[in-house]
Amino acid sequence: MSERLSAEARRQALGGLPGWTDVQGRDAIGKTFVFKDFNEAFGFMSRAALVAEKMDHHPEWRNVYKTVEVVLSTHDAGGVTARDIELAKAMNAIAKPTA
Ligand SMILES: C[C@H](O)[C@H](O)[C@H]1CNC2=NC(N)=NC(=O)C2=N1
Repeated sequence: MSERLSAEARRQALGGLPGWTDVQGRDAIGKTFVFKDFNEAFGFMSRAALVAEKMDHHPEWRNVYKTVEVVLSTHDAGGVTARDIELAKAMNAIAKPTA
């Protein structure tokens, strides 16, 4: 099982993760993704869901039209671990337009 990242490891990891920040009031990281429309937003969620299921590591998220708010935390560890960083990286890659 993953262990919570040290403050320094976490700061370093967030430095390489555009858009991700500490969530206020709890041990978690978050990002708000804004897409062109609902189709793009839900496409992102579908692809991210497949990655999450494969990792057995699942996001807390909320979708309103073209916006997807994501919060990542490792519940089993009570905080942010390498698994959250890994999923955050995958989400950034999925959200990035390839064209
Ligand atoms: C039993 C199962 O492996 C665990 O409950 C997994 C599933 N997905 C999970 N997702 C997240 N974000 N944190 C967890 O601790 C977690 N635990």
